[in-house]
Amino acid sequence: MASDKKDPITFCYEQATRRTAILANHLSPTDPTSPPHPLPLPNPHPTEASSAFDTAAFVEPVNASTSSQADGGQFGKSQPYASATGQPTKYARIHGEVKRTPAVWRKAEVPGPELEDVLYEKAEGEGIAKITINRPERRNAFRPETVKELSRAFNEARDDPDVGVIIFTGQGSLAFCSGGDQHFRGRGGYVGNDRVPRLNVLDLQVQIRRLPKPVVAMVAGYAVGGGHVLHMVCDLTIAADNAVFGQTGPKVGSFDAGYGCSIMARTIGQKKAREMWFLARMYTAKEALDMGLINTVVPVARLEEETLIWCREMLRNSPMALRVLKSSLNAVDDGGAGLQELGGNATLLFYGSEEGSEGREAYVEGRAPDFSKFKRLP
Ligand SMILES: CC(C)(COP(=O)(O)OP(=O)(O)OC[C@H]1O[C@@H](n2cnc3c(N)ncnc32)[C@H](O)[C@@H]1OP(=O)(O)O)[C@@H](O)C(=O)NCCC(=O)NCCSC(=O)c1cc(O)c2ccccc2c1O
Repeated sequence: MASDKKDPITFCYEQATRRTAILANHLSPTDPTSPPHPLPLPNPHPTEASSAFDTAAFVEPVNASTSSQADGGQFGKSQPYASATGQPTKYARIHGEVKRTPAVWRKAEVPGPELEDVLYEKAEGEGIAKITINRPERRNAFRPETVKELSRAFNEARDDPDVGVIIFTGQGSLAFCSGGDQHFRGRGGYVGNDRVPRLNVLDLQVQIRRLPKPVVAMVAGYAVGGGHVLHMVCDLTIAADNAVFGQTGPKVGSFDAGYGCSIMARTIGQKKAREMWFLARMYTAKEALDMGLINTVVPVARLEEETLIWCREMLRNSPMALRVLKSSLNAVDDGGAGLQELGGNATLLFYGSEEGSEGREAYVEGRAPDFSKFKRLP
């Protein structure tokens, strides 16, 4: 059609812009303060909106070879605003780019005794909490006290209305977590200061699974044994390129036949899950990405930067939408407990409605509720 024909100048400009965008995408530095690309092109239509965005900072439509998922994030590209036209979408223009600056972490209080094995921090001015297993000399293996402290920290993050997303990680770059500390393992479980044997990490898994805010595992180094299950119960996993994943249970006389099996099989499929458990091999970050066990891989030096970008993107979105989605994604596998979680969110929303309030107000005022004003929608 004639209307589809473009004048030669516009055509050449668009071609050049697209190619420059691709080039810029490959060259652009990770330093957030650097300009998005080195080759600015003049705009042939200067009257068109000059947005805060540089066209060339946008890339080709996402496809298998340009998405951060496909390249394992190795190019450090987060592409939340893929565009079908090569031009920034209206959403991208309105919202701007997600900032890449480091977080300013502040130690935050967790009620009760001082934490020994765990660090609890919050990012200044942002709704992000960070919970860190701090036993690097044991590759962040957990003992019963570690798990108790983790549980307290997760509770605090859950209850804090300023926290919207939680990062779960291990201290140092050698391990996220190497599972239960074998030095504390007795016949009935892991034995803590009270001499009682426990498998209390199972309660922690449930706590993370049901926590109504996204929990992001930030994994450098080993995530093995019970530490591997912990990253699996998190909502997302951002891995460093030195990350190693695996179950060691059958090698050390243990297994997690609960979430350790069910969530794994749901995530990577039955065949891979059986391979992972029966052979107890270790897998690289790239292999883990290929089997859908994790969300992205970045160079270890960029691990926190990338994790923060994902967190900040989620924080832009509706907290209630994320909450209901998490419970819904859980419900499909969690049976009655999953439905209870999802149903609780329906009640929460209903309590906030006029119809729900009418019932409460009528009771308190000692009158019959008038539900007639509420439409029975199709
Ligand atoms: C993680 C490793 C592959 C790292 O190897 P690397 O060679 O880099 O380091 P070292 O092996 O030298 O370790 C350094 C240092 O840390 C100690 N350490 C590491 N992991 C543990 C651990 N899990 N427990 C105790 N100590 C650990 C190690 O001894 C070294 O200390 P030194 O003093 O000797 O210098 C490698 O370390 C490794 O394979 N670790 C063991 C991984 C493992 O088997 N974990 C336990 C799996 S079972 C489990 O986690 C589990 C827990 C539960 O609570 C369950 C509950 C319910 C059901 C199932 C459960 C379950 O399966």
